[in-house]
Amino acid sequence: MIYTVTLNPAFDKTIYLDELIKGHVNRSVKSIMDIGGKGINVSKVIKSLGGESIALGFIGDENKDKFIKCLNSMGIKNDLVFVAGETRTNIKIVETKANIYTDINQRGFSITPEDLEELLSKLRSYAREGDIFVLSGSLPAGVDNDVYMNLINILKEKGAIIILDADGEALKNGLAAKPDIVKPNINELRMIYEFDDDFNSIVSVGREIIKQGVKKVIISMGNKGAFYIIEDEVFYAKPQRVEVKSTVGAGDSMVAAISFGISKYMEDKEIFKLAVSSATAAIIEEGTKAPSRENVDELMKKVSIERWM
Ligand SMILES: Nc1ncnc2c1ncn2[C@@H]1O[C@H](COP(=O)(O)OP(=O)(O)O)[C@@H](O)[C@H]1O
Ligand SMILES: O=P(O)(O)OC[C@H]1O[C@](O)(COP(=O)(O)O)[C@@H](O)[C@@H]1O
Repeated sequence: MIYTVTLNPAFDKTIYLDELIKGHVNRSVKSIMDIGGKGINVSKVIKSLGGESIALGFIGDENKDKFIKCLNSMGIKNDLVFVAGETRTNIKIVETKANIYTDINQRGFSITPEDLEELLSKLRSYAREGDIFVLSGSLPAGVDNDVYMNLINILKEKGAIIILDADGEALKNGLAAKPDIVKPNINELRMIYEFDDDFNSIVSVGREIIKQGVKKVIISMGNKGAFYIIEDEVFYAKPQRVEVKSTVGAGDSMVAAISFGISKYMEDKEIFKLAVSSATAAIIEEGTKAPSRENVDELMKKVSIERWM
């Protein structure tokens, strides 16, 4: 089974404007509300690809009904820990004239030690050898930045496969516990490593992470494509040209495709093709909508993957 763990879920409100003029009253052209947060998006995309997952993590007591209703209507199994307060709303601004995408992500609710213990005991009781756990997103207040490290240690003891998608100290500490797979974007990588802009320097950082004991590293680079780095092979995927409606959730779609691909015992190169196609299919959807399987399959036929080394 694939489990997604979202410590800090969110409602994503995507606001479309011609242009954002700072310090002025701006009128939106339209706005869209979706449930999101990194792990939740991963569960949405797994569903769309034809897979199953169970969404774990926290949810704010005050507005949980709307969130869980959405998950249920999408057919996504969930077992979330209810915490005091409200699940955050993140604002995504799309300026359509110049194709500028701006995210304003809020901090979110606060977690108590009891909340965390409740989640840990759920994880301990679910995890079985060979299960896939996706740990992703920012940390709510009240959670130490070594939380992913602790979760990885617990889940590894159970023999689970772990995919980590985090940033800053949470990623740095998480890497120390050697998750099986990590998917940093270029900015997340820059928060913890210094490197030049050229592709070889980026690949070197990925290979350094592999040397530290991580099995697969996917470095996503937005409109510059992505690298898939495994022990002795590196693949590069060129970005696919599409009409971009919202870049939110592109990375989560990659993570979803990777976990889905592993659960179906797909070959590495096929997994990477699916990951890039899923991410591209996500950016042609408005708001934080999961890509359609049909679009993913169409893009799979055209995706160009080359061996980098
Ligand atoms: N503007 C774009 N044009 C083409 N492909 C894109 C674009 N933005 C993202 N992608 C695809 O989605 C993948 C993930 O996007 P990225 O922005 O790096 O992730 P994240 O959402 O984690 O920041 C990229 O590696 C690329 O394949
Ligand atoms: O937990 P964080 O880092 O604040 O990110 C949460 C945001 O990330 C998203 O999951 C999108 O992530 P990606 O664009 O990186 O795939 C949004 O749905 C959500 O608002």
